[in-house]
Amino acid sequence: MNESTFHIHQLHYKNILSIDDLSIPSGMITCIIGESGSGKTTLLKMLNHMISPESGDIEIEGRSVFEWNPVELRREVVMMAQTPVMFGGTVKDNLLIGLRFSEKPAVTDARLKKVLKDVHLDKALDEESDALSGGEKQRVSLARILLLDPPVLLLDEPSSALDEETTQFIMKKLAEFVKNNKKTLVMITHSTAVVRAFADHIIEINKGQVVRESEHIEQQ
Ligand SMILES: Nc1ncnc2c1ncn2[C@@H]1O[C@H](COP(=O)(O)OP(=O)(O)OP(=O)(O)O)[C@@H](O)[C@H]1O
Repeated sequence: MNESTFHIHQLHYKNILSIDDLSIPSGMITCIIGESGSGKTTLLKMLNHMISPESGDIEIEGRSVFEWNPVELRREVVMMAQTPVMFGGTVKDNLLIGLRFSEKPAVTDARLKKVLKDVHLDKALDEESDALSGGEKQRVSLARILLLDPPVLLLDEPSSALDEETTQFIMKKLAEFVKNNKKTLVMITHSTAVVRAFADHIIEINKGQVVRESEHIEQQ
């Protein structure tokens, strides 16, 4: 197996999560699965220190989560929440705002159009974002993260509002992006089809504990 981006040791958080030892590999897609309320989102939020462990530690690229500068960490590890965050204004405004917060240079309209294609969103850059559907907002959020181009992406149910065909299209693009650029992608999903087709590594959580960890499901 590849080296790990995350190492979790003796992690405990309220009565929500309790994980003795868990590694998340670099340069591939890890899917976190498990029943609703099992602690998946809480775990994801811990991976970029939006929530702090009560005890135990998470090493991120070999350094304790407590040692990372928060701004530096959020540039390295970017999370997309379950509910898309929109800022008003146009689609273009919403795409560029992430780059502005991260102090990265703005990009050309051609680049923005390309990223909209990658997330299968056929909308003009000057379209008002308020008028977008839930699934379209989800894709704008994803495109915003792709533009940031972070080494590690955490996606909380990125395809929950998308139909099967759109999900497959976007997942293929994401998988290419991960493989071609050696990114680490950790995503929560309830879609068995996504896990079967795209997971390199699977972590199943139940009642706050890791109950199964495996390589790609078809290799079992
Ligand atoms: N800040 C918090 N304080 C107390 N309890 C919380 C907090 N955040 C989440 N919980 C509880 O912890 C449990 C796990 O929540 P979490 O959102 O991590 O589950 P999940 O597996 O992501 O669920 P879903 O698949 O429905 O999104 C739930 O019972 C939830 O109500």
